[in-house]
Amino acid sequence: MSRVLQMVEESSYLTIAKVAAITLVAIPVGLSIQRYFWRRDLRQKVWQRQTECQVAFKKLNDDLNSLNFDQEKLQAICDLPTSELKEGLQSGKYSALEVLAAYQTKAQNVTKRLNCVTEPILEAEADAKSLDEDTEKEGLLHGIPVSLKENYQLKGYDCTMGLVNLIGKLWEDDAVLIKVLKRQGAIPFVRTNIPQIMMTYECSNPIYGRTDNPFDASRTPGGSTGGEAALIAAGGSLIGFGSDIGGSIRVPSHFCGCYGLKTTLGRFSRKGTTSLSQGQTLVSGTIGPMARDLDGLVLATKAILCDYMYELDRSIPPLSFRDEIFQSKRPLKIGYYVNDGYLQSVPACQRAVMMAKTALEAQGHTVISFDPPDVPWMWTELYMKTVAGDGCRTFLEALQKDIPDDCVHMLLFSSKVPRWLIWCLKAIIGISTQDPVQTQSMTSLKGCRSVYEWWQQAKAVEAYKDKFLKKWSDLGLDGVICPVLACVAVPHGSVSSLLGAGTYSMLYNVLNYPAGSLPLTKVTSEDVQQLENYPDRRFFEKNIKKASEGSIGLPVNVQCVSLPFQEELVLRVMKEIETGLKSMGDH
Ligand SMILES: CCCCCCCC/C=C\CCCCCCCC(=O)NCC(=O)O
Repeated sequence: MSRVLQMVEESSYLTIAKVAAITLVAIPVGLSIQRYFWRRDLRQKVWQRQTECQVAFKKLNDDLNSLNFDQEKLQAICDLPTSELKEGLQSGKYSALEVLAAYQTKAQNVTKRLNCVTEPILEAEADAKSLDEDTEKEGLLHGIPVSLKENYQLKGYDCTMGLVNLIGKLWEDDAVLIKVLKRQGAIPFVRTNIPQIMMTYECSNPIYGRTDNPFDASRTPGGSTGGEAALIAAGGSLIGFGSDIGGSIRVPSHFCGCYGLKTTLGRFSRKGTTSLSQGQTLVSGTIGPMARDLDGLVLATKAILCDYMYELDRSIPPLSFRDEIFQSKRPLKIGYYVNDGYLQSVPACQRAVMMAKTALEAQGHTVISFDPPDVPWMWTELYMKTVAGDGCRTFLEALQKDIPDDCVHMLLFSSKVPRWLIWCLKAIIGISTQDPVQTQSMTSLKGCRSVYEWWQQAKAVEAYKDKFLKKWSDLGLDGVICPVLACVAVPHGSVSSLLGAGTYSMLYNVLNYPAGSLPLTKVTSEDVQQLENYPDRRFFEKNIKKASEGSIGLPVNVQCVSLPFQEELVLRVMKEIETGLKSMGDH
């Protein structure tokens, strides 16, 4: 009897063991199969999207061939500065259709080299034809083709922000800004590439791939409005639009040598632009124009600030473009700095600021030294902790069932590390990076833990704004000039090890000040030689120094800043610098 019982007991142990073993194998196998299928679905979605884009490009090409325009004339149109093209369109010297064909052809050629356009907007041809029938030609942008960052909602198109799951979610209406552009006679003609989730200075995603810098294909054009900057700088567009929550208009403009303007939150309507940060209202993303020349940047700003925008979005204060500020001859007092107290900018960026200073002085303005307060603290405790306020949950959720791009891997990893582990890692990493600010930024990625903490965060941001404004006002400043970033365009894949270089831009997102990015010079061999004296003790410094090797010939911009809602003053400072340089024979 006991033998029988023993056998039953043994067999039930065996059964349990078998079930346990099968479960242990089945669960991971099941999960792997599930994972295999959803990844296969995602890849299929990507493949379908890429095929659709190829078909659209092919259709565009066929349409262009059938129009049979003279190629030399088209190239000559693309070489015109904004003011001449505008005049030519207004006087009827050029038709909207031939200007469109010129830019469609050019953009197609540019994107073959740089992969900066995600897809053409095929409705553009009909828009151009109807503009050519219009005898009034009243719009400020009559017949000018404009390019749009992929996150601008356009009727019948999706905004993926590089997320495969958002492919095919088509918008039923245009963004307010697009409606205004069309009312002003502009023709949206291409959409441009972005980095996945738009939270880095790289420009790549698993749907549309990676965009290269027009000056050096081994480098990034910057992000997140990288496709725009590359296209404009390579001559494929005259005016475009981007968005900026940490430098995404100014940094790509600087990396590619074009013009950009981050506006004050509330100056342009953001209705109809897509972003994962919309629920985060402390350091808000804003939008703005980018252009090949300063006239284009001014024209685009004027065109948007019109009654029609205020009609479409009643939440925007009706503050039209104030020409009296832009054209004023009043002497200005401008502050400048080349070192923000965290990371010194590289010699080329310093030289550009000093060139701007000399140019302003030549124009009769006063330029004095200005030290922005507490920048390292502002970066980790205000900027990072706010933009990652929910502990990156929104970003992580969006990426969770998607294909993460290489450009988000580092941020993805850092934001997944639990808080307790960060404390341990901080000690180890702190020793190796020699930079407590950098290690603190990892904690900041954990965001705020409670509504109480979020309220404290809001208070801290307001207090910092007051402190900064007091310093500015005590000096009686009209504006500030400084680097856009601590370095120039960096190699692909290196951004996450250089993030601290972004404090120069991120500061003005925390403050919500309008800021322009003005191309001034190119890196010289002397600039590179002087890198010998650039510090290299800390992790970011080492990486900035390394990324700056071989940077001769890359563009260098200067950042021009003014107080909230003073976009006209920012543009005036940019104009004064350009005029000053021209008068000195330097531009
Ligand atoms: C992958 C999940 C982690 C996401 C981490 C989010 C928080 C990152 C904190 C700092 C990095 C900031 C880099 C800023 C780059 C410029 C972003 C920008 O201006 N985007 C424009 C826009 O969103 O419209």
